[in-house]
Amino acid sequence: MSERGNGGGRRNEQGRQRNRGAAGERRFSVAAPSQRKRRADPARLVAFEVLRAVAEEDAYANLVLPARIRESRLDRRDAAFATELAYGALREQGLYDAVLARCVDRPLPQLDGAVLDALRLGTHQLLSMRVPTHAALDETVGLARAVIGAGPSGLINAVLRKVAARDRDEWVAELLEDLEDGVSRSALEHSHPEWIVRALRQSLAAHGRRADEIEDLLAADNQAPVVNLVALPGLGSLDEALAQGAEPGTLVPGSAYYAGGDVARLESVRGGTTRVQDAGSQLVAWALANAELPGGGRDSVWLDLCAGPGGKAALLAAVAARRGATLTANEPTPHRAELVRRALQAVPEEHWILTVEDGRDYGNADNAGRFDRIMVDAPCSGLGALRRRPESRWRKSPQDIAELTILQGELLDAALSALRPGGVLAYVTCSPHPAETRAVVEDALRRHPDARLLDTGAAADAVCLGGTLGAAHPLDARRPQGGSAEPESSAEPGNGVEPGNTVQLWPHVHRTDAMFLALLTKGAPGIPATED
Ligand SMILES: C[S@@+](CC[C@H](N)C(=O)[O-])C[C@H]1O[C@@H](n2cnc3c(N)ncnc32)[C@H](O)[C@@H]1O
Repeated sequence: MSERGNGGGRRNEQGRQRNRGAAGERRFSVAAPSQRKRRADPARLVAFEVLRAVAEEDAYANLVLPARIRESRLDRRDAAFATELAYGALREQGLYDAVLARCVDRPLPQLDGAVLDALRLGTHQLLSMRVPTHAALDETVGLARAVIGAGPSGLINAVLRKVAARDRDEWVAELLEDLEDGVSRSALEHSHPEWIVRALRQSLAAHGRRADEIEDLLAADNQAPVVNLVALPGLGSLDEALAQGAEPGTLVPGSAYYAGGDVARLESVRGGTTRVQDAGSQLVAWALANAELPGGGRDSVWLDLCAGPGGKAALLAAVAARRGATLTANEPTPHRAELVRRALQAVPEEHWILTVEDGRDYGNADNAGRFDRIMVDAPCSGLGALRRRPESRWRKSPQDIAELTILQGELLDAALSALRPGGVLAYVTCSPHPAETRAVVEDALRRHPDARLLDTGAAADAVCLGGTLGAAHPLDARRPQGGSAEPESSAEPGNGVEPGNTVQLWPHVHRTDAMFLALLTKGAPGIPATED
């Protein structure tokens, strides 16, 4: 959004503020001068603009918000307020729209989008922030008057007064009265689409957890994640962050939790040797890097098949550099490949190669059996990272998952072909959905009789602080080693069966994104690796 309303737009020669976008189109109608009593509060204006960009331009709030905060020169306190307001209003849109539907005399889709967004912002302040009622009302009406117009500001005033008549708990209790089904109730209370509640419940069960953890999981999705830092091994240090109040990480070595605001203030972050990365992502990268190679032998040719924007590639390349190995980081989307290049810049350049290809092309004969370690961090629905992208839950659909599983299977096929016998492959998603996790691995094991699942739980436990994650779960599709798929009933211990398992992390348990990890190898156990 190039232009703001009266809260900060440029002034023309008459001293009036212009309200036109770059192309000259009117962005928001402006109130008559007599009705423009004041400027919009800058923090609320930023939050409003973020909601508008999300709705009108399909923008990602986590990308738009920092830019708008910088452009508006918000101080730290206002930046925190704008962040909480924008992210909260987006996350809780489902609940707030249900409340608003009771307070507006027409169906919500008939409201102007800008009016609805202003109402959501007001509702978040009234029901979920410690903003005094009069301030939430006055400031939201002031914002609306400044950037939408006097007419809508009257409607907004009237509706928010009705919202303010009850507190959040009272509203939830009233709305729940009409709902009997458990999924609908959880969806309303925790503001998730119903299909996602069902999918996450199914995911918990599929990964060996209790279905009633769903309430904690949904609640965790609504908590803003603490910023996790990683110091690239051999290159970075957490000293500066720790000196500025960061807490040492509790899940993986070399990590820290940083609650001190804008990380770009840290020199080590600006230099690229310390990076922001979820601890779950760090853990799966370490699990791949440190997993014992079942075939022993060469360990110098590594591949990250789906590398953009480069978080895991940077960590893997730093470890590779320390061990004299080289990481090929592949990303098919040019602008994301550029992000990978930047992420890798801190690592000595002789230890990484960037390719810009469809990962499925790595399944061709030229690459057959070429790599010792492969990361397949597959494109996925992101259902495990909802807390990070506040608007994303409202944009996804079950259809996305159906389409993604086909690509995930094809990428895993290509990677298994490119893996050398006795090497290790990590299949990773930031989704716990069984169709994207266990089913993709089970199907691949059926298609590749020479592939088998490793003890992923043990590999993950070996790299975590505290020794055990409690996150491993056996995979149902066990097969005789090196043989073709067999029914599960023949998978008896001591019957030549490989007891592989997978790992699923959870926001409400591990304080990470819900990352899934399966480590695979191919070839019979003990197969000697070819030395180049
Ligand atoms: C989950 S993200 C990877 C995150 C990355 N590993 C990191 O830690 O920063 C998945 C990536 O796969 C890429 N991708 C999509 N289709 C692909 C394909 N056909 N081959 C390889 N990568 C693909 C996406 O562009 C996206 O960058």
